Amino acid sequence: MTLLEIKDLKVHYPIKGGFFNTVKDHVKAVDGVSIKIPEGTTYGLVGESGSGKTTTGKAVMGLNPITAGDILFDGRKLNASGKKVDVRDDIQMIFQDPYSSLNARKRVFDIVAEPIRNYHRKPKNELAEEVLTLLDRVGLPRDALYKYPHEFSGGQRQRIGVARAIALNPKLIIADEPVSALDVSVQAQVLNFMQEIQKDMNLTMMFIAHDLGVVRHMCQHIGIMYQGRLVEEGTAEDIFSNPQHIYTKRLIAAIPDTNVDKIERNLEVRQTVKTEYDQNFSDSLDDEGRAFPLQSISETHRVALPVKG
Ligand SMILES: Nc1ncnc2c1ncn2[C@@H]1O[C@H](COP(=O)(O)OP(=O)(O)OP(=O)(O)O)[C@@H](O)[C@H]1O
Repeated sequence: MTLLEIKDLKVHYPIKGGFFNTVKDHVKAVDGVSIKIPEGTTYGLVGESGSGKTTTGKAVMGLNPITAGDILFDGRKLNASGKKVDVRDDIQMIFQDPYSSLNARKRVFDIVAEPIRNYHRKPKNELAEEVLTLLDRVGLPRDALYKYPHEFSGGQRQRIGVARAIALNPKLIIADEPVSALDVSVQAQVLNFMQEIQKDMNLTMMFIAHDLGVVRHMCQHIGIMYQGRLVEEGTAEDIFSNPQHIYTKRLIAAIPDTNVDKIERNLEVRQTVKTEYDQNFSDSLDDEGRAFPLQSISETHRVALPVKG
């Protein structure tokens, strides 16, 4: 069953200017993206900085205005006009930066208990028990309860963020680059425990990343975003063993060597793709060596494989 369906989503931001501050143009942050995420699976949304991943995630959370398209959660339209569908406890977000996303002046107990307090009245001892269970679940010691965020490492802080996100037993989690601010050495640990939690709680997850290597083992399906569009989509296996789009090949070629062990079974494919990319396309990088021009992506390269399962 599909839990989240995004249909032809467009989020365009007006660019204003001139003496009268009139709308001159639009940034097409997301421009016609359609995604289906089956219940209990993880979908990796991957692309370089500015490709529209966060805007897509925020649109699902209701944090961004939508220009066009629909978002359906469990068959219910979230952006319907009139009576709002209340899914605040069903959809939660985990943010990129565990240093700034937690309130530095609050103790872990209050940070994790906050969403529960907002929804349910509970005696303090019951609440403390619930928070302790959550800390246990994310692998934090009991004495974390009365400490402040600065007393934890980056990986531990991200665990606090996850405890807070799962406090209300959500169905869907939008994880926006949850490990990219962490040391490579702790990235794998955090990814592993997030995967365990996803399986234990049968969570549905949209996992946003710029590094394809990071999502390799997390996700059943992967969508590749480039300049506001989904340029390729498929199972994780398809994407790694038979990438179709030149931009997907570029992302595979760009996987940092430190993350290569995560795709060990595809080392050979990666090497072939990397060589092919270096020989044929690396010249098309722009002056900053960042992105190749969109016109170099021919329509014939663009594939949108249907999501299986
Ligand atoms: N509030 C806004 N107003 C105007 N433009 C915006 C706004 N938010 C995002 N954008 C633009 O939309 C585009 C997509 O941004 P978005 O943050 O979704 O990309 P991203 O793929 O998540 O990048 P990153 O990995 O750096 O977070 C970018 O060009 C960005 O500058």
